[in-house]
Amino acid sequence: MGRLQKILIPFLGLVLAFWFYSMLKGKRVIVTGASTGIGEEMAYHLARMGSHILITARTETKLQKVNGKLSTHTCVFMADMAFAEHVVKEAQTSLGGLDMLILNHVGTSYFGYFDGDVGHIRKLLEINFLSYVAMTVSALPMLKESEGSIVVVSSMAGKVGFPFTVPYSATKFALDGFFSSLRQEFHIQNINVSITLCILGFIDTDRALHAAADVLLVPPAPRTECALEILKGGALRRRELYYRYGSTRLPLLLRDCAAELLDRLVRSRYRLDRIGTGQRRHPSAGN
Ligand SMILES: NC(=O)C1=CN([C@@H]2O[C@H](COP(=O)(O)OP(=O)(O)OC[C@H]3O[C@@H](n4cnc5c(N)ncnc54)[C@H](OP(=O)(O)O)[C@@H]3O)[C@@H](O)[C@H]2O)C=CC1
Ligand SMILES: CC(C)CCC[C@@H](C)[C@H]1CC[C@H]2[C@@H]3C(=O)C=C4C[C@@H](O)CC[C@]4(C)[C@H]3CC[C@]12C
Repeated sequence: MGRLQKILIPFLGLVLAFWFYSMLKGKRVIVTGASTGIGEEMAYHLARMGSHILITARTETKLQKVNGKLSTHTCVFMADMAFAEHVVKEAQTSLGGLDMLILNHVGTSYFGYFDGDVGHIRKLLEINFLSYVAMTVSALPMLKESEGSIVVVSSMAGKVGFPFTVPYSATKFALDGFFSSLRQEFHIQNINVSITLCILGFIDTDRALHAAADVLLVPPAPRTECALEILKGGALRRRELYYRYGSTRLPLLLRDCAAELLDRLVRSRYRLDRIGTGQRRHPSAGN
C-alpha cells in the first residue's frame, strides 16, 4: 500500500502537471506588467508551456531583459497604459487574436499613512483600474471569438481594509466591483468569456519586499508558485483564485462573520513603530 502510494501520487501529480501545461499550449496571451515580479514569472511559465505571448511594461530595458529569456514565439510591445487599446490591437496583428488577457500591471504607490493626496489617487485609479477597463473593452471582440479568459490580478487589499495602502486598496476594490458585475452580465448574455479575480496575499517580489518586509509580521509567499497558480486559475476558468489559499481564504471567512476581530488581527501583524508618519515611496516612484 505504502509503495503504491509512493508511485501513484507522484504519477498523478505528473499527469495533472502535463494536462495543465497542455491547456495553455499554443494559446495567445497578453501579460501586462511583465518586466518584473509576478508578471515576469508568468511570462516564463507561459513560454515553457508553448503559449504565444505579448508582454507589456513601460521600461524598455527591463522588458528586453525578460524577452531575451523567452522563446522565439514571443512578441514584445512596450506601452504606457495610455496606449491600452493599442496593445490589444497589436495582439490582433502579431498573434492573430487573443485567448487570454492577464491584467497584472500596477502603478507605484506609498506604504504609509494616507497623505491626503487626491491627485495621486486619481493617477493610480487611471493605471490600476481604468486601464484594466480600457483593455478589457478593446479585447472583448477577440475574446468573444475565442471564448477566452480575462485574468485580473488583485489583492487581499482589494477585499479587506489593510492599513497603509489606502490609495492602492481603493483601486483594487474598484476592480472587484467592475469585474464581478461584468461577470454577471456575461452570464445573462451567454457570453462565454471567463473572468478570474486573483486574490493574493503578500508575495516576495522586489518591490513588495522593499516596501513592506520590515513592517509586516507575515511571511511572503514565492512569486514563481504564485504566477503558476494564477495561470492555473485562469486556464481552469475559475471565478476567484486565492493565493496562498489558507492565508487568504480564512481571513475572508472571518471578515464575513467577525469583521472587527479580523481588523484587530490584521493590525497585530504590523510593526507600527516602523511606519513613521512620513511617506515610504518606492525607489521607482514617479506616478
Ligand atoms: N507583491 C505583492 O505582495 C502583491 C502583489 N499583488 C498584485 O500583483 C500584481 C503584480 O505585482 P508585483 O509583481 O509585485 O509588481 P512589480 O512592481 O514587480 O511589477 C509591476 C509591473 O507593472 C509595470 N508598471 C508599473 N507602472 C506601470 C504603468 N504606469 N503602466 C504600465 N505598466 C506599469 C512595471 O514595469 P514598468 O515599471 O517598467 O512599467 C512592472 O512590469 C499587481 O497587480 C499587484 O497589485 C497583489 C497582492 C500582493
Ligand atoms: C494578517 C492577514 C490576515 C493577512 C495580511 C496580508 C497583508 C499583510 C498583505 C495583503 C496584500 C498586501 C499588499 C499588496 O497587495 C501589494 C503591495 C504592493 C507592494 O508594492 C508593496 C506591498 C503591498 C502593499 C502589500 C503589503 C502586504 C499586504 C497588505
